[in-house]
Amino acid sequence: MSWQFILGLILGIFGTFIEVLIPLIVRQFIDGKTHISAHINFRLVAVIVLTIIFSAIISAFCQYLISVAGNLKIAEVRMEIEQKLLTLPMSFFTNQKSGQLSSHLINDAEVVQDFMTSSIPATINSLIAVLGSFIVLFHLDWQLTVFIVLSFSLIILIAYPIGKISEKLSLTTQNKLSELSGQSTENIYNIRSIKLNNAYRPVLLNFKQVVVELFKVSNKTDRIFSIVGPIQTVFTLGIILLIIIYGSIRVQQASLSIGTLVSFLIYLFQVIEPINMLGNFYTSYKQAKGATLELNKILNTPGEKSVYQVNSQILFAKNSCLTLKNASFSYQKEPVLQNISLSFNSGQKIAIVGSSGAGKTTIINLLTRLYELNEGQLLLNSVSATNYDLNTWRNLFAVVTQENTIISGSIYLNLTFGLTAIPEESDIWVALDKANLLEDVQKMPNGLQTLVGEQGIGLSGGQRQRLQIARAYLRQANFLILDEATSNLDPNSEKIITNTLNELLANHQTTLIVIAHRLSTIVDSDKIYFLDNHQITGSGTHQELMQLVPKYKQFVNEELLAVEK
Ligand SMILES: Nc1ncnc2c1ncn2[C@@H]1O[C@H](COP(=O)(O)OP(=O)(O)OP(=O)(O)O)[C@@H](O)[C@H]1O
Repeated sequence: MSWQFILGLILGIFGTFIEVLIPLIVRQFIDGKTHISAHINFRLVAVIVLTIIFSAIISAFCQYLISVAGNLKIAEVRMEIEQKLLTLPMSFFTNQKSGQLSSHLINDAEVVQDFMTSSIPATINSLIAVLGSFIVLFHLDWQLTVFIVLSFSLIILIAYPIGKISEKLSLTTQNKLSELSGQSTENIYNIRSIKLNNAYRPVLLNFKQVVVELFKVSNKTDRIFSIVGPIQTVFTLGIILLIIIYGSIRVQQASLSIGTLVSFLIYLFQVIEPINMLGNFYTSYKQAKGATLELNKILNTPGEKSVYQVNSQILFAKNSCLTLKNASFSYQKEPVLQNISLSFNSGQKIAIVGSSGAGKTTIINLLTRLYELNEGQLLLNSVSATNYDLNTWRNLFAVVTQENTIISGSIYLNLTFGLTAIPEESDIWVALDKANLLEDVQKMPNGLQTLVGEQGIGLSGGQRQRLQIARAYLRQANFLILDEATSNLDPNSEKIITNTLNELLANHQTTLIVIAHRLSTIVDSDKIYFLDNHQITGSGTHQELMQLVPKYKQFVNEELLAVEK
């Protein structure tokens, strides 16, 4: 609990205490005038007015402080969710739409914010006001007070079922909202494909379906709340009428003074709003609970297993060896890799080949610990990878994938993405040169600060690949992984990048792990692993495999050479 919340609460109690005093002063004003003198007591009027102003100022401060506390809390919650999202395992994201996730982050959190900054402070203040008022009322006339308490308890009869319905509706609303946001994000992301495939109509129809569902849920919610409001008002007015009748009878019987009846009615008007607030709290609570169900699911999903034993330093020697030993893995039920063993010695170029869907990228996912092995071991110099924390482990690798990993922002931002030590500008230009991107960037209007658009939309396919290669070069990692990373390159760029990679290998700076569908890219590898039917069915140089593994020979002739042609 923050200091703003505690101070707000104290001020709230104090303000309510003053508010509770007002009807008592009014009572003294009326009864005093009736019995003692016919003159208006202006001093008492001044006290009443000042007390009202003072209590309003305190209530404003209290409201502000509690809202600040709520805002702080919600900022914390938003950070907590984002942090959680970024550390969730890759498997979590397979079945999620990014837009849906961000909708939960924004819309669900907004419901919580509303609950914390409006419902909770209002309820606390209401509780204090109602309790304080009833203590005084009880002191003034206990029979009338018991009558009021019993009447208002009936509000629970309305609040309980409404709360239950609200929880369900709120959950549905948030889910529909996230679906809408998911579809909208996906449509923007796929705009090029939608246009090229003329898929405008079916995409719009899908979107309309969710819009209509959301419209129906919103209407249902509004229908319920538009009925509840008037019922509450009629109910409250009925109670006030009964109290006035009962009070008037008591005044006629001289068992109640007019001043006491007036102060009773003032108290009543003062507590009607808070009592309704207390009734609504249950509804708001249920709403917030429904809205945050998905958010809680995210927060309760276990994050990546970061570390088993703290060992944050990896001492990487020149003759290091990265090994996958008897490894098996499946994303779902179907096995993708079965009992495979591979080793990657430093300073070597090692290729992984196999037909499409054979599991080559999956091996990269396992080496970089994006996914954990189902069986077997991942070792660096015979020490299990799980002995190192994830950040340290992933710093071993620079990966250029077949996917587009360009982020919106400048060329500079893309090149330094994730680097802890910001490189010298001269190093950045060297990296661009090594990736054959130097001239392209020099020609750009703002050089390194040129904005590339979302996913590098302002760059050509080859430029995007070269930018990713330059980024990987700057990381100076021990393992450089190129997963179909040169497929979009023109022969000149490929030649320059091949020279760069050979330089790195000659200096023993880097181990190169290559996945490619072009024979020329892998033919000079120190070792090639041939992946077939979930297993490694051959390993060695290209010549060795051509002689010893007939299926590899067939694969080279039918697939690799075909791509080359
Ligand atoms: N995130 C995932 N969830 C479920 N299944 C997956 C996932 N990623 C890949 N797969 C499946 O795992 C198998 C191996 O995929 P992988 O991407 O490793 O193949 P690949 O050899 O790299 O193929 P390509 O040469 O076409 O890139 C495929 O059958 C694929 O459908």
